[in-house]
Amino acid sequence: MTGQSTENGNAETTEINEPVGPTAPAAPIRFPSDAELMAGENALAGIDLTDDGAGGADGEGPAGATAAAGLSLPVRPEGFRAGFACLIGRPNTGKSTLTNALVGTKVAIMSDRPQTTRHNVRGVVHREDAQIVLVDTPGMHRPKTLLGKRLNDLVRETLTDVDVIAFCIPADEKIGPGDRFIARDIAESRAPVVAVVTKADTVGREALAAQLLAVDQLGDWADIVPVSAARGEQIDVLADVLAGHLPPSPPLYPTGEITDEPRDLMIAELVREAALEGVRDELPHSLAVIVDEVMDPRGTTPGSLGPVKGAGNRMQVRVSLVVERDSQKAIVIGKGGARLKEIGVRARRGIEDYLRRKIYLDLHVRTAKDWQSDPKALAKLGF
Ligand SMILES: Nc1nc2c(ncn2[C@@H]2O[C@H](COP(=O)(O)OP(=O)(O)OP(=O)(O)O)[C@@H](O)[C@H]2O)c(=O)[nH]1
Repeated sequence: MTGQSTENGNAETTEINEPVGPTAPAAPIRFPSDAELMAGENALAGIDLTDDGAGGADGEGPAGATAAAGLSLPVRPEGFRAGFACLIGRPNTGKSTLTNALVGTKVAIMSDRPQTTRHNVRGVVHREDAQIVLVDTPGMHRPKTLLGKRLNDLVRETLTDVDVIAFCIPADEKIGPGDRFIARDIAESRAPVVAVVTKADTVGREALAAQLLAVDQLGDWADIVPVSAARGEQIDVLADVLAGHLPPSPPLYPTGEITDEPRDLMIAELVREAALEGVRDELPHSLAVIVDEVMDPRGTTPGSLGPVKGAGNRMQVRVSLVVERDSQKAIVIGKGGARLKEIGVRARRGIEDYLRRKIYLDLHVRTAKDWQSDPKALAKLGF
């Protein structure tokens, strides 16, 4: 059974004693060449910090060879690099948006609320010289519930297994205890860490320069890269830098593969995104989505409840929305079922786009009290 959930409570962290002392030599800050800079009002342009050239940090240039397209696992072109990169950072720091910008398609749920990414969502960045397998993680934070703790464990597990870590810190927020908590944690990791100053479009040049310096003081980074995923600025530079930290390796994924996230997780994310639309304040983080069944009438599904009358040849998708309280159930369902209907329409559109075929979507709302702190309920939901 597939399930997902969110962290309860907000992202506020209790004050943690640090701080990190002044660090050794500044990490190279990666800026685009003049040609790459976008015209017009660009916060990234014109900052007086010089670049030593975009590209791999270890001095080995890209081979310029082309990954053999069309083969299931292409042969390794000369100088090719491939490996795993993990985006980490406080909630709401732009990790999902950046993943999508790097991969070039929507793979992770986006939200203006913290804590919406609960799974390691992978996207594969295909380049001529490298293949970067991106692992997007849940926001790291001080755990308040059992779920929070398990999410952190998940992040740590991920960190032991990647080739490079991209630590996301937004340009428009002062570095706080949450960032320091993560900085300290990742200092122990084997992998090189690239500090990424996200949302660079939200501040002016001076503020961006100040943030870059503050980030530099925060830890020992292999590189520092300011980006704006919203405007698509510096995304290639970041991909260059990340690729430079990957080991020489043949491609790990067939060319063209965008995400290997299981289909059901993606369906659950789309339903969840639709369910939160417009009621994020009332339903903050107590909503879990479980895909109970996906049935293709053209094939046979063992244990299936059977085809739904009138669904025709459409794929049948049964999903449960699980909330903690009856009052939340009422919010999800709405007057006379109006909201649930809206959720269904929105979610169905998203799922049909994703599956590229018509579906029949069946949504159920149930209450499971305090599931976020109940180990049995969590296990049922897939945590
Ligand atoms: N202006 C601007 N906004 C951005 C940028 N990147 C992300 N955002 C916004 O910041 C908010 C959070 O972005 P997400 O990508 O969901 O952040 P996240 O770190 O994945 O969040 P969690 O899933 O909660 O960990 C959203 O409202 C985005 O639209 C950017 O480059 N510029």
